[in-house]
Amino acid sequence: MTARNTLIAPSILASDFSRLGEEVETVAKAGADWIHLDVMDGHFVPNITFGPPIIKAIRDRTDKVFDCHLMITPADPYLAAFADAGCDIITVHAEAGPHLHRSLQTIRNLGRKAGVSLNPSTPESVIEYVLDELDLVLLMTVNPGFGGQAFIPSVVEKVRRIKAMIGDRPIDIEIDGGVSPANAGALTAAGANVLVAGSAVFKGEGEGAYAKNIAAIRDAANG
Ligand SMILES: O=C(CO)[C@H](O)[C@H](O)COP(=O)(O)O
Repeated sequence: MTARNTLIAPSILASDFSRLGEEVETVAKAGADWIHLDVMDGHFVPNITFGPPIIKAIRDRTDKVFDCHLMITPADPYLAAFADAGCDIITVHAEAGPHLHRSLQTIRNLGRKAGVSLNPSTPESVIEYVLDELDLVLLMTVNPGFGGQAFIPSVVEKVRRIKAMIGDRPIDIEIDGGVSPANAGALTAAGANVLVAGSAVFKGEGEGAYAKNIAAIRDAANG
């Protein structure tokens, strides 16, 4: 069996927002590989979170990769602001439109890595003609908008299909929604190499608890 080296990206959506900077530092020290930032607009998804000023305010709390998941439409008018705020990876939704190829090119032209996210019901065929513009595919295993939802297992088959579709291209496959030690192994066996986790990481008190939670997901993923 090939050794896996899964990256864990805690979603700060599940953190204590009243101590956001501290939470980012704590989870980084606890072993997070990336920091996942869920940006919601109350339009593309039925919830509102935060935008570039908040991301900028926490950017100097860690040098970990800032992995920004935009659940907003339109996204294009805001891409430069998210790049300026310090996001290293910027992911837009295929369903958010209107011109996915243009959005991905814009992100790369800003010097950032470009990702596309697919909702659970969106078929993998939507990325067939943008594979060469992509650094990351983010597959939602819940309907986007809220943390703490139940994992949708039918997406595991989509992970397998996307892994086959991308072939040798250096494209990360990231999973988001209801990720826990119970499903991490199946996801990485299917081809995922980055796992986002919110409620499975931000539980218990502080660095020790978060480190234990991250290690449990990582062990299950790499097992
Ligand atoms: O994008 C998201 C919701 O739209 C969150 O990142 C995701 O749900 C993670 O939270 P949890 O691990 O608690 O499911």
